[in-house]
Amino acid sequence: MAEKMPAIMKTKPAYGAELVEVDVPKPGPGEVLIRVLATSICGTDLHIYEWNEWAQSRIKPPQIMGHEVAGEVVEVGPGVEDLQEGDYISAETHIVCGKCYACKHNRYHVCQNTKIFGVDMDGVFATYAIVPAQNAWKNPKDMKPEYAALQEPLGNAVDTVLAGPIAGRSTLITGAGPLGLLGITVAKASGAYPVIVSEPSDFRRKLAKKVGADYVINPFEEDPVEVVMSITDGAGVEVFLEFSGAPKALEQGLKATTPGGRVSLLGLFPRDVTLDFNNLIIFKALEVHGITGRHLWETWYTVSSLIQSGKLNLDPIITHRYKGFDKYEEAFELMRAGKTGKVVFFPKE
Ligand SMILES: NC(=O)C1=CN([C@@H]2O[C@H](COP(=O)(O)OP(=O)(O)OC[C@H]3O[C@@H](n4cnc5c(N)ncnc54)[C@H](O)[C@@H]3O)[C@@H](O)[C@H]2O)C=CC1
Ligand SMILES: CC(=O)[C@H](N)C(=O)O
Ligand SMILES: [Zn+2]
Ligand SMILES: [Zn+2]
Repeated sequence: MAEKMPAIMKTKPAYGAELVEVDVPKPGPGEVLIRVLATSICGTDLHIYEWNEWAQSRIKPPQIMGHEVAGEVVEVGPGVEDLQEGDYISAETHIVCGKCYACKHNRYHVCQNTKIFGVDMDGVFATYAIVPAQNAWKNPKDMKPEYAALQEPLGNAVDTVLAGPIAGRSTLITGAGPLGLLGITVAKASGAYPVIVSEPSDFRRKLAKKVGADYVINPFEEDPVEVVMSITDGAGVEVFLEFSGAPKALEQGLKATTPGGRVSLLGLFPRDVTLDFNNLIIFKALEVHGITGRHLWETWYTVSSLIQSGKLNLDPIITHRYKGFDKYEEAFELMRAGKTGKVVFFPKE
């Protein structure tokens, strides 16, 4: 095995990142070293790249970026019993404490001491990466590495879409970024109909259609509430899934949801949001869910089975595939410009 490897590293507290050569790490107790087969860019990586306020408050450079991954175990650290060389794994990116009040109630997805790879420690945008054994998820050998790497964000989408009944339900999805696109395919695979998507970007509306959306709306040109009402004969949608983080989309989605309907919110808003709670939520008796991370490990079972069912339409969502990390700047800039779905790197030896 090589002693040095390329890695996309946040080297400085400033915009961007650098492609550097670093030592291949050694797995410590309870850890494994993986050879990275595929790794994809998350919106959080973009925030770290851009060095926004959140990143400035949380990230401590120098640090290898990235957290969505599939890889093969090449070395096992002391005390690891359940994994061996050759295992094909993905990784839950939330390292939970197992000891806090939430963990003791099996609510690991809201562990109050969560640490995240590529955020609070070195990540996976490299040829090799360390994964804590407790975070490893074994994949079936025949799962494509790019699909295996997507399981982490798919888990966010699955928890959003499947937070309540979906089969046969009219559904509005706001935001067709990478996560919204994953949400569309999960909703379609789960029998939602019609799936109506509101997204201002032409490129992403086209992708939404390719992935399976039944109707697409440009919210900057037409009123999504009026369009939803006309599609649903004035009833509004049963299910509203918010994937944009846009305050306006939240308000429109709540207006377009039928009284007694279900609302699941994944998008993160850039600021406090002001809403008419009385008329938009309380008097409509809406069921509202906040969604974060993935349920451990129930969500991973669901995601893995959905991929294996062959019912997810993931290929149109993976718009950019790069061999190696050389073109990482192009990848990040395209993603920043909203000209991508999911971007996947396949590291070279
Ligand atoms: N709760 C959680 O655990 C997690 C939340 N997130 C959040 O989920 C959201 C989606 O993630 P990505 O797809 O990566 O983000 P993204 O920023 O690529 O996608 C958001 C999409 O919303 C669209 N949009 C903007 N204004 C809109 C409007 N008024 N109506 C409808 N669509 C609108 C944008 O054009 C864009 O395509 C982000 O807010 C992200 O921070 C991401 C990961 C985990
Ligand atoms: C922080 C992240 O980006 C991560 N995908 C998550 O699910 O929390
Ligand atoms: Zn992420
Ligand atoms: Zn905990």
